[in-house]
Amino acid sequence: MTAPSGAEPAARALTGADPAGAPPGAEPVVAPSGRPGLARRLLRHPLAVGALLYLAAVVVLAIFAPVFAPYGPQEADLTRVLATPTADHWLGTDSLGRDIASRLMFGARPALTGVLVTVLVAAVIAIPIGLSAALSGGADRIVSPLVDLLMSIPAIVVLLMVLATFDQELLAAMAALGVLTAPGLVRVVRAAALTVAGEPYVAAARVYGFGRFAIALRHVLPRITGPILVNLSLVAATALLTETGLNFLGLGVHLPEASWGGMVADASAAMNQQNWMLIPTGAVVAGTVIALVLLGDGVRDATAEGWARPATPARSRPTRDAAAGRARDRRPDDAVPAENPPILLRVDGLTVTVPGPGGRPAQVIEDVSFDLRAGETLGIVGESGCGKTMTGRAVLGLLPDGAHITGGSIRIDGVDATTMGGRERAGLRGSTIAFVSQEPMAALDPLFTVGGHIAEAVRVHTGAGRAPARRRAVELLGQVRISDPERVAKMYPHQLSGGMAQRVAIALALAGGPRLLIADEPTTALDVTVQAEILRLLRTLQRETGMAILLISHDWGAVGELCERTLVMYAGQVVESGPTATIVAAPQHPYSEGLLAANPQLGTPGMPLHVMPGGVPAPGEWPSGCHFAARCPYVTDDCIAHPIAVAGTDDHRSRCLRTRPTHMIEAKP
Ligand SMILES: Nc1ncnc2c1ncn2[C@@H]1O[C@H](COP(=O)(O)OP(=O)(O)OP(=O)(O)O)[C@@H](O)[C@H]1O
Repeated sequence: MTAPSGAEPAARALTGADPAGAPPGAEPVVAPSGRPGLARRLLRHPLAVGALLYLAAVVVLAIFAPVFAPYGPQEADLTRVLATPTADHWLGTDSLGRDIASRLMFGARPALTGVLVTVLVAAVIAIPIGLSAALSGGADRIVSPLVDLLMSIPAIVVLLMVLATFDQELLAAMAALGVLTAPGLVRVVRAAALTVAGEPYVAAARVYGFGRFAIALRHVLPRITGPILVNLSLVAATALLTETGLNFLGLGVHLPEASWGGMVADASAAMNQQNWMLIPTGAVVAGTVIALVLLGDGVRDATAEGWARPATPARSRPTRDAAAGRARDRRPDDAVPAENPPILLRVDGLTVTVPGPGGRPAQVIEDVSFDLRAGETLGIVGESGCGKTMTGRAVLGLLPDGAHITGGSIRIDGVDATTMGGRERAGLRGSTIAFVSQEPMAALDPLFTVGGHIAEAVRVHTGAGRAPARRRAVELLGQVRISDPERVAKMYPHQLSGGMAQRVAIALALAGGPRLLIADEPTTALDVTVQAEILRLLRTLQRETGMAILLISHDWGAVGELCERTLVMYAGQVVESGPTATIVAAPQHPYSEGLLAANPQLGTPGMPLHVMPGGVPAPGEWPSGCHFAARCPYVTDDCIAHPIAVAGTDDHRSRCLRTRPTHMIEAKP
């Protein structure tokens, strides 16, 4: 493709700020600040520490009861019944003269075992089911009504039936209690996971090609451990009270074995003769319940502190003056693919529909067609709401909920991706097609170090072991020109600057060795100098790896910097396509003309910029003729009478009657 004379200077006027041919700048590294572990964070919560010490003491005394207890649990001394504390019996004796302290130690065993069984059963059932319900609409449709149904079952009736069936086997009852408390926990897990599943980094993990299981396990579960632990602590407290209650009723632990509930029952029976015995037995039960709840609260707070994202420093936004001051040369060999490389992506007549106002379907992109050859760079420009992102998401196979492809095809390596199953489509993400968004920081999981994040992606896509994946992660950080990649690999996302985060996101995108990178406004959130660096990096990577790039942008400067060819989109349609330099120098469509005239980088200093009147019509409100007619300075009756088809040469086409002698609709390519 040869641009007409004058096109190159025009394209150059749009491009970046840095000295010609300057090597890609390595991103400076800031000192990593360590993140204290959960144990250290927990130490900052004195109540939780106290609760932990108390529970640890109860567990140790229960396990080593035969060692620590001064008497056997059934060792009776009828000469010293209902005694108050003495040097021999620190907590006194019961109605058979048995040592209360010793029996409390032995009684802790069935209590703690019962609690453990209930908590384990509840967790094993509820966590996977709650996660599945949150991450899969299909599972949710089954799980939610089932949970409502199970929660209405009266627990005590079931427990009595279990005890009757299993010969008063306490552990069977405690396991049944776990099953009965699981639905409540499922609700908690589902609600917490739904919140996290909406986080950008979870959506990004899908883009990078992670499976549902990996996302649930690595990205969602760690973020919801707080609410899960709090609820498990409540389940444990309920289990302890239930176990005590059953033993109080004489169900469960067989007499004369020691149980906390049985001891409270003894104390109640002897209350008229001596009421001391209620104090140690009641205090142990109450203390353990309170400790469980306090520990749960402390762990939740410590976990939340662990993933709280510190405020990131505000970044300066690009200014018109700074953008206008940019000038750099584009080397002739940049981004030029080999002669006629194969077509990697062919989008043909793509139409996407969403539910519009009143539930009526509304098209958000219509009849979008373009080819992208291996190693080629293609830009999509247009105002906000023109359908650029929707086009990129359709190619990725990640349309938002409710949006559907209702026409056309997306051929990747000749295979129509619109007919692929979900799993096959997901297999393309990260390995064949990768994605970089405008919010790299939001796309990085705050719980993972940079190196851990990239290594995980390498493992998913290559099956490499931990150590080679880690080495490859460091290599990738070097490839995106981060100086001291070893050190950056150990940093957390919140420690990165905006430019570094975008480099990390690009390294993550490269982990699966993609052949197509979709970059959606990759420089929008960065300041001007960093924008230029990132664009230069993308250009360098494109040259080094030979991958194709689809750059979605509202910025002609970015497109001029990176893309050989450009699609101009307006109100869901491609209105012009051709070599970037040609479009910039001689736009065929009035929308491209207006968009370029409104570009600050092409303005004349001191002269007001051109402003296009009106705005982009919303989906569902597109006119039947030219979508741009209402804003077009050249509109004629013919423009609004008929849909306008794309026409032009193989190289340069537009959707405008002015570019051809008649309004006859010409065939699409
Ligand atoms: N989930 C959705 N449901 C319904 N309509 C949507 C949804 N997402 C986007 N749209 C609509 O689709 C149209 C195209 O949106 P899209 O995000 O592709 O535009 P864009 O050109 O990329 O704009 P921007 O630069 O602001 O991202 C817009 O009118 C938008 O309101």
